[in-house]
Amino acid sequence: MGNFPTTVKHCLSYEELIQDYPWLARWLQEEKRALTHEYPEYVKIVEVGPRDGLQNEKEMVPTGVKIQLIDMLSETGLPVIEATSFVSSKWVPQMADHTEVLQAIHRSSHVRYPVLTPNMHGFQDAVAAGATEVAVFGSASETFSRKNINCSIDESILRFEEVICTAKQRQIPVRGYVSCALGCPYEGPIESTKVAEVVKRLYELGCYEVSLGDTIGVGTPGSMAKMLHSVMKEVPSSALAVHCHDTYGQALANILIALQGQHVAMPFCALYTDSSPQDHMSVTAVAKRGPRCSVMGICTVDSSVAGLGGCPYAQGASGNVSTEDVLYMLHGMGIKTGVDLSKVIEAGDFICKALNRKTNSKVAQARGDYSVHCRMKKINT
Ligand SMILES: CC(C)(COP(=O)([O-])OP(=O)([O-])OC[C@H]1O[C@@H](n2cnc3c(N)ncnc32)[C@H](O)[C@@H]1OP(=O)([O-])[O-])[C@@H](O)C(=O)NCCC(=O)NCCSC(=O)C[C@@](C)(O)CC(=O)[O-]
Repeated sequence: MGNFPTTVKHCLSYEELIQDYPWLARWLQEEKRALTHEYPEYVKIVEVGPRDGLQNEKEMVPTGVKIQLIDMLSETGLPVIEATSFVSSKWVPQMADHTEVLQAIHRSSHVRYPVLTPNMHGFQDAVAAGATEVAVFGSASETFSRKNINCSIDESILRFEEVICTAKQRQIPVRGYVSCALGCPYEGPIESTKVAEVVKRLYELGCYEVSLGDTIGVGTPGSMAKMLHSVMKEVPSSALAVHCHDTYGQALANILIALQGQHVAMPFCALYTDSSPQDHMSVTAVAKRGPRCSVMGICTVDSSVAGLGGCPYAQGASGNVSTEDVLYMLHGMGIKTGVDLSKVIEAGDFICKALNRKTNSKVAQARGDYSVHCRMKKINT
């Protein structure tokens, strides 16, 4: 940065910048680089509401309500709906009706319905009930692993290995989860290298995709970026998903960071009014070196209708990011999902009425206010 002159030009828009600095426009074109981040054209939404959203409900949700919720979600264009989990009913009573749910839903040929299976017992029950895709769930935190699935990380990997090998023989795809990727309710911050290690182990065992769980929603765009950098040294972004809870209101920002593709760090602060060709060279060098350069480009996002959710073994964790809010953001950015937002809002409305609670989705709340506002306007005009 030694050559840079000292006067900083503030608040330039992109258009002003390329007008003032024609070399910059040329450079961007030549190098096929953009001033903005790149985002995927399509994002796959994995709807986890019927499982993650409902597993923590204190009152038993009637099986018929769960089935109707999944059936409504199946009509929305969602490609994946996590239907239930085959865990011990002593541990998670809310999921005790897994077999009835899985057998009664109307499966759409366009939708996949994975179920959670922590061990061979769960896997066998799931397959007997007609599961065609399963998910194993581990943790980057030793304590959380013991609290959640009653075994150490190493023991869990041995259990998953058995599940994954058997699933492979039956051509059943297996998804993986790594909880506490951005913090643990018992241990606090978790080293991103530890997260990367567990993700790598699941991926190498044969999980086609590993979802990174911010189980208690403590992550920020900064910690998300740091963790993803570590993980992506081991596993390609195409095999990763993000699973954000919204406890601290950071979920959408964290998702956005995960989706960002090639980002050329244009050093706006390093563009100076009396810029000379030498400065140009230095600016280019800085941009090429890319001190803030990131390549995430993840294109799978887990979310929950109406923002329902929480983990029974993560006290204080609030719901998952709501599917409605994620869709609104993605569609607003021109990113395709194939999902009909209005239909998801309807499904959210249905489950919120059944649970006698207000939606956690800002978009659903705003839509409600908006339609009331429109109706009122009609009445008043
Ligand atoms: C994993 C276990 C089953 C181990 O449970 P355990 O007690 O250690 O198991 P065990 O092998 O010692 O067996 C004890 C009893 O459980 C039975 N058993 C054994 N396995 C099963 C099974 N699969 N289904 C039904 N029953 C089972 C087994 O047959 C035996 O029955 P008994 O002889 O006493 O009558 C237990 O700890 C458990 O069910 N934990 C619940 C975990 C859970 O569902 N957590 C919430 C989901 S994870 C999550 O939400 C995070 C995530 C994925 O969303 C991502 C994120 O946000 O980070």
